[in-house]
Amino acid sequence: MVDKDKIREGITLLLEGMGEDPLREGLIDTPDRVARMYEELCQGMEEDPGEQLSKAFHAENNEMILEKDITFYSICEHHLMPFYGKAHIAYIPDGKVVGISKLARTVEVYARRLQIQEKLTAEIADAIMEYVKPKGVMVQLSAEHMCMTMRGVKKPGSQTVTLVSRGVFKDNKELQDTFFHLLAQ
Ligand SMILES: Nc1nc2c(ncn2[C@@H]2O[C@H](COP(=O)(O)OP(=O)(O)OP(=O)(O)O)[C@@H](O)[C@H]2O)c(=O)[nH]1
Ligand SMILES: [Zn+2]
Repeated sequence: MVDKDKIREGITLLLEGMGEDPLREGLIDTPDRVARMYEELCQGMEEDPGEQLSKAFHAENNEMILEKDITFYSICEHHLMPFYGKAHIAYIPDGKVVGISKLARTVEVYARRLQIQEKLTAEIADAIMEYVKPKGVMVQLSAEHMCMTMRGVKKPGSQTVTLVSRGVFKDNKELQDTFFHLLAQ
């Protein structure tokens, strides 16, 4: 649970640390705005992926399903700067499927908190395995990290790509190739 009072205090200190006057007109409401912002950006911590993903329904079709180009925004836990990009999720059902929006909702649950990209990728895949129980799942994330573009090494346009495969995807090159082929279309 986000403690907005603590965030407000922290942001006031941060502004002072930056040599600013937190009481000047433009900044007077900033601690409160930032507290509300972090509450929104960390909303995923309050949410249960099982609530979304347990609404699975029976399906005869056990072929691969791919939901691609799911835009996400997350916050890097090292610098508290955004990283954002696209998530692509494929799974092979085992008698049941979920509404396609639930895949994007699962991305939101795990992106809306302090993260690193590798953990975000694995958490999405593991939640789908746990709640939908498909034969396999594959998740790829491509993202730009503002801590690498706006500061530090300053490499705008660089993309970090992470990939997690579970179940039948794990050691089946043909299935993995189908995933990459569909992504390229
Ligand atoms: N593996 C991984 N690293 C990340 C992610 N987001 C940020 N980082 C990296 O976290 C590292 C933190 O490195 P530190 O040396 O502790 O911090 P720093 O001195 O600010 O590092 P620089 O960014 O190189 O200036 C940096 O290399 C970041 O690029 C992520 O999602 N996954
Ligand atoms: Zn970072």
